Amino acid sequence: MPETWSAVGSALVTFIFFWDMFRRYCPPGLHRYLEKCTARLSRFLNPNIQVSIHEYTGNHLRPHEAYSIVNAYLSLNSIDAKRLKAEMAKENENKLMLSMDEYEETADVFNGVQVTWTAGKVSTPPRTGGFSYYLEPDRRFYKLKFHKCYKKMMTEEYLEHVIRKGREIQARNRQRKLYTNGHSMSYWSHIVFEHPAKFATLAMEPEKKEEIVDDLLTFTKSKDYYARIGKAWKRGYLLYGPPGTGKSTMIAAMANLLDYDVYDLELTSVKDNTELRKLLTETTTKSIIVIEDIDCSLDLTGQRTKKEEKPAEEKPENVEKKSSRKEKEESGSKVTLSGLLNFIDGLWSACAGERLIVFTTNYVDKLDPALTRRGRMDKHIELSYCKYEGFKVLAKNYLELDGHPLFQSIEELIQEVEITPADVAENLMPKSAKEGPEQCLQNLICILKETKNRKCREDKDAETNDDAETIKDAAAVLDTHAM
Ligand SMILES: Nc1ncnc2c1ncn2[C@@H]1O[C@H](COP(=O)(O)OP(=O)(O)OP(=O)(O)O)[C@@H](O)[C@H]1O
Ligand SMILES: [Mg+2]
Repeated sequence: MPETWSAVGSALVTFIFFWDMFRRYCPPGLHRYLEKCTARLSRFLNPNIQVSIHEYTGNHLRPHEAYSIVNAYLSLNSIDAKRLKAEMAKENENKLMLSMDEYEETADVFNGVQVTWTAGKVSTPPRTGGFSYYLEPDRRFYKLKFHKCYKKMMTEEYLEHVIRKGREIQARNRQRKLYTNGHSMSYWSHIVFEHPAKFATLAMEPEKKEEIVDDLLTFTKSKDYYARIGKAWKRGYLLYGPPGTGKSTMIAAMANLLDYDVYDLELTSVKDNTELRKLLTETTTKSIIVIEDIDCSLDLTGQRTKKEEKPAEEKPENVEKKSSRKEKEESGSKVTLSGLLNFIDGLWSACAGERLIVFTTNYVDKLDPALTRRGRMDKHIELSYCKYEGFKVLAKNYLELDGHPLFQSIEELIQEVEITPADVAENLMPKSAKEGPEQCLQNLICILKETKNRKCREDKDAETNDDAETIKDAAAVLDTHAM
């Protein structure tokens, strides 16, 4: 045995010696030719094909989307890898995502064919020439290896399967975001969207609620339908009604139902149509673009507002909204109605489908018909004062009550008064630990009675004023005749 080892050792030393001699003194042409032959031979002998997916692409080290998708796919499929690493998921800052550590290998099976995934890393050499604070990241990659006879299946079907599954995992991990364009900002900033609103807790007639939920779910499943009829995959909703009737709450419920991001577009902060176009083209698919209080954000009525007399509604809650239009005028926003309409209907809307556009307003009559016509705002939803059905939902939400002897009085009173769900909700909320459900219902009854009495008084005053006006007019007529 020792003789065999020494023979192998001396053969190896002789080979290395001659190889070194050959490399040094062989003419370069012959050297290249031999290298090519060796590569060809190894390709011929190696039955596998390799596909590399790098973390960054190009000279500017742009993150490569395919890498993060494969990373997500392997986070669930690298079960047999022994060394795993945990990183915060890019899509969710509260979630750890496991993936294979560098130089680890795992197998996957697709249609009965086994493939191998290897994780690797190319360390970036330190920069030469000059000092730099900037450290380039290591370039990680995944290598997929499979037998060459499955090339077609792997490059077409398997990679498609990896992308689809990886995207699904990313979508499951992802936290929804609320994007806003703040004051004079020509870009979106975002926070995690965690609004608890649900359709189940929204106070409105059950049939109406069901109709809206059906409409939304049908929309999300209609990709092929929209493609067939040649229409961009988007839908416009106009939510209108008095303040505190649940327009903003419904938008949050829509986002939660469909798992969409929300882009809250503050038109008064948008400088001009060019900036509006930029912001809108940056929105992503599966999102709701919201413009709240559209009547206050844009001079929708053009000349008409100037001719109109002072608007009848001068409620305090509207003063704030009006001031935002004033702000817009002061800040010099030049977004026009036609600009907005062009973007709703324009080519950008077809770029990334599955988008809802939601406008809200307190005064639907003030809106230009061009904005609200079907096709732009496909569904008009009125959110109105709280009725008995709505009250029952709120009583369940706030007091966990399905029924109570006081419900009957509330049912009678609520038919006669105009009270918003926001006001009902506020009165149903216990104000101290001592306040039980009965006390809260009593509070609501008090408010309903007060509102009813106030309304009676106002109606009476209005009647008296009308009578006084009539008497005045009659007196004026008599005076004229007497003269
Ligand atoms: N229909 C509703 N169902 C459940 N809660 C509601 C409803 N409407 C209002 N609320 C409650 O009242 C609060 C205010 O409602 P919301 O902000 O959605 O009203 P809004 O219609 O958007 O008002 P505004 O026109 O002033 O923007 C919400 O936080 C919610 O708790
Ligand atoms: Mg609102």
